[in-house]
This record gives sequence, C-alpha cells and structure tokens, in this order.
Amino acid sequence: MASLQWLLQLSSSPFLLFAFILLLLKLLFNQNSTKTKPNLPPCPSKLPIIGNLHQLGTMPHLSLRRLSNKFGPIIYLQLGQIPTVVVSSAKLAKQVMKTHDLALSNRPPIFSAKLLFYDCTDIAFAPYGAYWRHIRKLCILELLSAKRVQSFSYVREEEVARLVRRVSESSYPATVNLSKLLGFYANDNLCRVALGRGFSHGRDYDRHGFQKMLEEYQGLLGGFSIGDFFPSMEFIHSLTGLKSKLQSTFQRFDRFFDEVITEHLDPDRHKEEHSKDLLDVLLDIQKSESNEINLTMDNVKAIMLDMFAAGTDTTFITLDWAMTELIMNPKVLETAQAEIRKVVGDRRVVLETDLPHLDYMKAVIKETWRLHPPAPVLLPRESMEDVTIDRFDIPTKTRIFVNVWAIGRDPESWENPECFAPERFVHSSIDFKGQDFELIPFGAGRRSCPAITFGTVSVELALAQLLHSFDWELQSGTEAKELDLTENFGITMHKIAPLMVIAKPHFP
Ligand code: HEM
Repeated sequence: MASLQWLLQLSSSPFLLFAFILLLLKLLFNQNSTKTKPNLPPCPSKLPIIGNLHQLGTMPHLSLRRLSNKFGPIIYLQLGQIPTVVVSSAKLAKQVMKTHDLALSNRPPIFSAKLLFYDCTDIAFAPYGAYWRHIRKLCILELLSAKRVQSFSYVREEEVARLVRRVSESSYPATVNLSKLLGFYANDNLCRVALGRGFSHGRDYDRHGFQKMLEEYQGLLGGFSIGDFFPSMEFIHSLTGLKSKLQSTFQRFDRFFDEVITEHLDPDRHKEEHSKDLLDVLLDIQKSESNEINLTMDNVKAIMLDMFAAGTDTTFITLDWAMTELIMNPKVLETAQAEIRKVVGDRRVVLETDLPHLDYMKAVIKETWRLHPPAPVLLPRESMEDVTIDRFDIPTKTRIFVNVWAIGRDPESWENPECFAPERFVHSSIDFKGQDFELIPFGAGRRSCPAITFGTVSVELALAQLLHSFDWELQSGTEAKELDLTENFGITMHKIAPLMVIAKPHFP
C-alpha cells in the first residue's frame, strides 16, 4: 500500500517521475554492465606492464601455436598496450574473415609502418574506409585484373628466360646460389611491370643496392618490434635506434621513386597503350580529371611501395621453399618433372598456356603454401566494433592475428600435417582462393591479397620452367636433412641460409 502511495506521488510530479526513470535506467545500465563484462577468450598469465609480450619470443608464429595448443584455438593476449586476439583454426579463421569480415576489416596503426610508408596512404596499411576502398578498387581494376596480368605475360616469359640463363651460367657441375637468383627474378618481374624495367643487373643494382634496400625494409616491417606495442611511448623507437633506421630506409625508397617518376614524366618518353607499366597508369590517372579521389604524388609512391613490400618477397619465398622441399623430397621432384616434361615435350620454353595442364605441380605449390605461408600470421586486422567469435567477446579496437602457419599444420584439418605430400591435393577440391579456410596463404575476405592472379602465375611459370630445364641435386656430401631451414621472422618470413644446389641442364 505504501509503495502504491509513493507511485501516486511520483505521477503527480513530472520532475520526480523523470528523476525516477533516470534512476531506473542507471540501475538497469549498471546491472547490464556487470552482466556484459566481456567474456574474453582464454588468456595465459600476464606480467605487469608488458602483459604477455615475454611469451612471443623471436618466432611469434611458433610461440603462438604453443599457446594455442595449451589454451585453445582462440586466445587473448595483452601485448604491451595492445589487446590482441590470435586465432589458430580454420573454423575460427572463417569467422574472422567471412562472418565478421567487415567488422574486422580495419588495419591497426602500426608505428613502424607509419614511418616506412607514406603515412599509411598505401593499400596494405590504410585503415578501412572510403580511401582504402577507392585505392584498392583502382589497383584491382587498372593494375591487377586478370586482363592486365595477362597483358604482362611477355615480361614473365622474358624474366623466366633470364632466370634460366643465369642458372645455366653457373657452369654445371658447380653449385649455384638459387635463392639469390630467385630473388632477382621476383624483383625484376615486379619492377618491369611496376616501373618499366628491372634493377637487378648492371649499374642499377649497385647504385640502388636494390636487393639490400628491400631486405632491410622487410626486416623493419615486422610489426613485432617492441615500440609497436607501446604506441603512447614513441620514444622507445628512438631508444632502440629503430626510428632512425626506418627513416633512412624510407628516404632511400623515396629518392629512388623520385628518380623513376622523373624518368616517367620525361615528355620524350613514349609508351604504347598496351605496354604501359603500373607507374604510367597511375600517372595517367593522376592527370585525368574524372577522378573520385585526387591522387597525390605521395599516393602514387605509396602504391608503388606497397607493390614492392607485398609483391616481391612473397613470390621469392614461395619459389625458394618450393625448390627446397622438392630437393628434400626427390620422389615428389621426379613426379613433378615427369608431368611437366610430358606436357611440354621437347619444346624448351614453358608457355603460360601449359600451366592449366600441370595439376601435380600446382599441388606442389599448394603444399608449399600450406607448410610455408609467406606471411605466417597475415597482416594484422583490428575490430571496428564489438563482435562475438565462438562465444567469446572481442571488444572494439582489438588487434587480430590469424596464425595461418599454425592452421596449415593443424591435425584437425590435415592428416600427417608435418609431412610434405602434394598428393593430398590431387583429388581434393581445396584451393587457396580464400574459400577454404584451412589453406589461406593470400588471406581471405575484404583484406585478402588483391594480386592473387599475378602472384600465382609468376610462381607457376618460374617453377615449371626450372623443373623442365634442369635436373636438381645437392652438392656431393650434403644430405637433405643437413640443410639449414632456419627462418627469419617478419611480416613475411624467409629462410636465412640460401639454397645452394647443382643444376644439370636437361637439354644438351
Ligand atoms: C605468392 C605471392 C603472394 C602471396 C602469398 C601474398 C600474400 C598476401 C597476404 C597473406 C596478404 C595479407 C592478407 C590479409 O591480411 O588477409 C597480402 C596482402 C596484399 N598483397 Fe599479396 N601476396 C602475394 C603477391 C602479391 C603481389 C605480387 C602483390 C602486388 C603486385 C601483392 C599485393 C598485396 C597488397 C597490396 C596487399 C594488401 C591488401 C589490403 O590490405 O587491402 N601481393 N598478400
């Protein structure tokens, strides 16, 4: 009865009623906020300030897999100041890159990327938004579409021929540093498409120290350097010396791009429409007025830099690992060579039209990507809103890594996962195009690699030709199991020791 009276009193005074509703809302909100305390994924024990950083080690993909084996396929880590979720199963990768693809499409601001790139005006590190969508669409339509990729088949054929010449010059039975030559191929193939000429030979190579510049660059872009985990303490980068290294590498690239752009702007330079390189196309777009977004010269340079950062190392790593695995698995090598020699016959040059008939070789490449994905934890994503994955809450602004390296070796998805066996793909529909989440070397969803066609055909043609033109063996006295397979962790990960092999010409 008393409570009824109280209610009557309330209804007679609008002010009191308003205050009462506010109080109720507050109570309700408080109740909800205790109820909705996020149900985070399992988290290994943390230390003050650094959180879980000490558990990353020098090979984060390996440490993260060990933690996943212990705590489950989704784990929550506090990496310095950065809340991070790591996903290590195909099922959960699908949730990240398909179910919640849009909500998880941002790229986090990584300090080293900010200094190495043009203030994140590039594709790979641009935050999700109108600018990123525009640049990505432009690159895919103008530069990386199947039609454009096809129009550059002559560049690949010439560069593969140059690779074969370089291997032949090793004068059998001497050993050849195959890794170095594969690096030249990957760079020149991209440079010719992007900038109209290669830089691996003659004066250019020494003048620009191109290979070295790229190596430095890849090393710096790990995104796993200590300062990247304490964004509010930028001075750490100065203390570790990283800042000055980043700035000097960036300046070298910038000077290099200035030179090449000046060459391209020379009024005497004439290019047929069909043979325009990527820089020609970008400069044309910049001049045309019908542009949705005004492309600045920094934007143009940023796109070029992206192509180098994303395109050369990944192609090189795939070829380097494919050849290493083949040499360590002679039966697989023999089967792949038998297939190619049957399809191509006595013709010395492999053509791109031969590639659709090389099913076993394609299985070799898939198997290489399963065990050695060039970007072992992809590029980081960041949640733009709260999402739920596998009943766990992922709050806004959490960094997400997908451990593709661990997924490729997950016994839930693969039989004998540590064994190099391309046969597993021969009668399987599993592909690497971003639909089968147990094999995602190019990522998947909105943020997947836009150059999947370019990357794949560049790898396939070079590998097919190397297997067709030469018989391969290790130098006498070296056994496959003695090869040093140690890797260098970075945003892309490659073997440290070069592959030294003997290439016996197949054709007299
Ligand atoms: C074997 C070759 C290649 C592999 C395995 C590869 C792999 C990848 C991976 C894993 C990502 C990150 C995807 C994600 O975070 O979900 C990526 C992104 C990217 N790749 Fe590739 N890539 C290759 C070749 C290339 C080439 C040749 C180019 C350029 C010519 C290129 C340009 C890019 C760009 C621009 C991005 C950033 C996409 C974005 O964030 O929107 N890639 N690539």
